[in-house]
Amino acid sequence: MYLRALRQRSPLPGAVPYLRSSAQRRVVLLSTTSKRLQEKQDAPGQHGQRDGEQRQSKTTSIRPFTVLALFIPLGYAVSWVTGGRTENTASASEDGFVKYTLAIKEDVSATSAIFTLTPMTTSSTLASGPGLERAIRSVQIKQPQLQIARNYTILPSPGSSTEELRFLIRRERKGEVSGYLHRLPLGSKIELRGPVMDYVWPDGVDEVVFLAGGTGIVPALQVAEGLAGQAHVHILCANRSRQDCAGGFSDTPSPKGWFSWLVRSGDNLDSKSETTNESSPIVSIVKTLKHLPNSASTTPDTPKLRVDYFVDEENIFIQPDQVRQLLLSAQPANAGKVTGKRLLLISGPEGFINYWAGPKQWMNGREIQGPLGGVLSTFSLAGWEVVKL
Ligand SMILES: Cc1cc2nc3c(=O)[nH]c(=O)nc-3n(C[C@H](O)[C@H](O)[C@H](O)COP(=O)(O)OP(=O)(O)OC[C@H]3O[C@@H](n4cnc5c(N)ncnc54)[C@H](O)[C@@H]3O)c2cc1C
Repeated sequence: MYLRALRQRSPLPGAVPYLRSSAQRRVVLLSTTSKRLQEKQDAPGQHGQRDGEQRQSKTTSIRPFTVLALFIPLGYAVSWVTGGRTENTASASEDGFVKYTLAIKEDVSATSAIFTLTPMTTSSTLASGPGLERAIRSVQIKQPQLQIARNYTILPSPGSSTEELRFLIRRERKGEVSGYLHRLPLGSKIELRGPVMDYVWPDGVDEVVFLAGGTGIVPALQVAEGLAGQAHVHILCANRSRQDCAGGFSDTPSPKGWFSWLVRSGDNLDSKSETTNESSPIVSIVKTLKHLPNSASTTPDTPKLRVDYFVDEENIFIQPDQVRQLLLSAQPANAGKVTGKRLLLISGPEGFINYWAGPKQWMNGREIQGPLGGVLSTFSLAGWEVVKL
């Protein structure tokens, strides 16, 4: 019965979808094949041979290699103007990539950093657009040498300039785009296009439980910002290292039971941590979101943001029983009255999503939710709409 509740992510038509699997990587290739061939031709040691052939071609008939040498760059150019751009022509901006400058890079941990990008011209900003305030949104960032692009979710920046864009980017081992971005010096030009609406939440949401793994915290923060003061949002935030969530203390008191030793809770320590400068940038955003004017009221009924932190390297993992209790505890509060919608959102690495909700699937070249699997399929989820992001 919950399968019906699973919604497909609905990016704007023409948007390039997920990139986490190799199939997905193929989908977002922007003329990569021709570009790679071009690079191969330009590789050291091959110039002499090519030059020789080019010289020879002037005096003899055109040889197949020469035809390739001429047509590959041409094919690349045509593909870039047509194929690469048409992939995304239906997006809100419809103007391809926009140039930004890497203004600030702030390390969060050994493998991830927050990139702050400012538009190179004030007329070209991707930060706003119709309907975006109710959507989880990302942009595509280009790796210009390989002509490929990857999606990165826009990090909320409550209170700061709307023209700059911030991203939490994890450097993947041998990752083509994330590695490229992490190597860029400050002041570099970065090309973006979008934004893409990865998920539009429905009207009338009053309860959200968000299971976030790694950079999956970013869409969770977008939801928390978008629903501030309107819905109770509870984020369970799984991190690889303590650095990722330094200064963050869980809002939920330590559970009593056999697994309580696994879960560290700060109880009321959050206020203490606010007085220190040791918070990771992500934790700082959480604190800012908790104190937004429309959610800072102290009345018990005011929808609140609650966040619990978990750290892999300390063997502190989100426990299925915790999630079960959380979902159950939301029910009595709503019993006997007309309730709004309740969302259970899962975002993070493929393995994280698979563990909690089962894999997403591909159908007709599009990524769809697929059946609910994983741990959540063993729960009673009546009234909860489950979305794999
Ligand atoms: C909607 C959306 C939002 C996203 N938001 C963010 C975000 O905010 N922050 C963030 O950091 N990421 C985000 N991602 C993920 C991001 O788009 C990239 O997928 C990620 O950065 C890796 O890209 P890459 O080019 O660096 O790595 P890739 O080159 O794609 O490689 C990824 C990993 O796979 C391995 N790999 C590569 N090719 C193969 C192969 N053929 N077989 C097996 N393994 C292989 C690599 O060694 C590497 O470890 C988002 C993805 C989506 C779809």
